[in-house]
Amino acid sequence: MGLQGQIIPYKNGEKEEDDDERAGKEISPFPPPPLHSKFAVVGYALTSKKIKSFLKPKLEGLARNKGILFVAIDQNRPLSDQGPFDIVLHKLTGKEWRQILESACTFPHYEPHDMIVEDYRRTHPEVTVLDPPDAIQHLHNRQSMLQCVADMNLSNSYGKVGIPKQIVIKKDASSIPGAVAKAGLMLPIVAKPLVADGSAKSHELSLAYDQQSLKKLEPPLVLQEFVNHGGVMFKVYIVGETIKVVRRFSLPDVCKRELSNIAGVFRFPRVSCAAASADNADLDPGVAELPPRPLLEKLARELCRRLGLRLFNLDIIREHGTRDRFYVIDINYFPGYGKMPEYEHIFTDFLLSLVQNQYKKKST
Ligand SMILES: Nc1ncnc2c1ncn2[C@@H]1O[C@H](COP(=O)(O)OP(=O)(O)OP(=O)(O)O)[C@@H](O)[C@H]1O
Ligand SMILES: O=P(O)(O)O[C@H]1[C@H](O)[C@@H](O)[C@H](OP(=O)(O)O)[C@@H](OP(=O)(O)O)[C@H]1O
Ligand SMILES: [Mg+2]
Ligand SMILES: [Mg+2]
Repeated sequence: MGLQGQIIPYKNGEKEEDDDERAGKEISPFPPPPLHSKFAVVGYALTSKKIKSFLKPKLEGLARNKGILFVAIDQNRPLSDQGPFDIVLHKLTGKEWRQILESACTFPHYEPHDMIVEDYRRTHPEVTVLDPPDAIQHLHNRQSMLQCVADMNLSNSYGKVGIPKQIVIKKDASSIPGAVAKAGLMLPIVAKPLVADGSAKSHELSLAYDQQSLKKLEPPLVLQEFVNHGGVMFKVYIVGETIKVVRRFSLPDVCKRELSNIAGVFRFPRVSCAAASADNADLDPGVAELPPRPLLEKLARELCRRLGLRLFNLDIIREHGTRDRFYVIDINYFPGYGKMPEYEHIFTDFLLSLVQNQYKKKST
């Protein structure tokens, strides 16, 4: 996509044509970015699914009014020949990767996506790359993803945050019952594909009710103790220093009686991913109460630092029957921000703050 044809000069305070009234009226708390084109240019390499859910007209409209332009990165051309960008936003999944790999046969200078981005980071230190590929890679494995939370051992007067007891099974399904018994994992057990690369397969989870059925699972897997949490979970979205928490429906508790009566392995759908929020549902207050804000702030800040990421969300549950015992069960890079309340405002302010910081650095 040619950049020149896309640039519309920033009109200070003047209302742009917009499909959303609120976006049109938005006045940015930041001055227009003092850059080459008067626009902060954000290059993006995202899947078509992500473009649809994230880069909605309201976001683009609001961004334009704040002096931010989103430009698609052409994945078949060197990044250095494109832009110039102030920020690069990227997330590609297993599927898109495969497509690039297949088409790579016709491109002799093909390099994998994250090598290209890593190279670009080195040669263009003035550009903010959201986020570093190796830091993102850390979340592509469900074992390493939660290691930071375990290492943090967060416990204070607001509560205690840990991860469910879990083991990794790399191969040989017949070894699973023995491995589970040896590690002392209690049933039922959630089986999750070890790789979490955003592909549909990586979201195919199942719940195993008895020891023998564990042999039916297909490694490589992470096996995690199922923690009863009253059928409600919390998604904590992080955009730089801003955090937003939403309540979502989750899997119902499994009681002892059910456990002794049911055997087998059951696939379950992406229940917590549904856009329907549990915010207005009539729920037991002890289950529905959001985790304490100071606890989440500490957790999010520390995770940003340890993971080296600025764009992610985490799924956290409260052990049913407790007030302050929490478990992080999942962390996702560049999640479905389209479902986060006010994401357009939060995201555009975040991008502007990055550009302002770059500008300050350059002028000192
Ligand atoms: N250890 C656990 N104990 C209880 N429930 C769990 C546990 N792990 C997962 N779940 C339930 O299964 C759902 C899916 O698990 P998880 O979030 O790990 O999968 P995912 O495919 O990575 O999801 P996402 O769409 O958020 O990326 C959770 O939202 C929660 O409802
Ligand atoms: O925002 P939450 O409810 O957590 O759900 C997200 C998943 O966690 C992400 O993994 C999805 O993104 P990918 O399909 O790019 O992995 C993401 O896809 P989306 O951005 O197309 O909505 C969401 O499904
Ligand atoms: Mg999840
Ligand atoms: Mg996930």
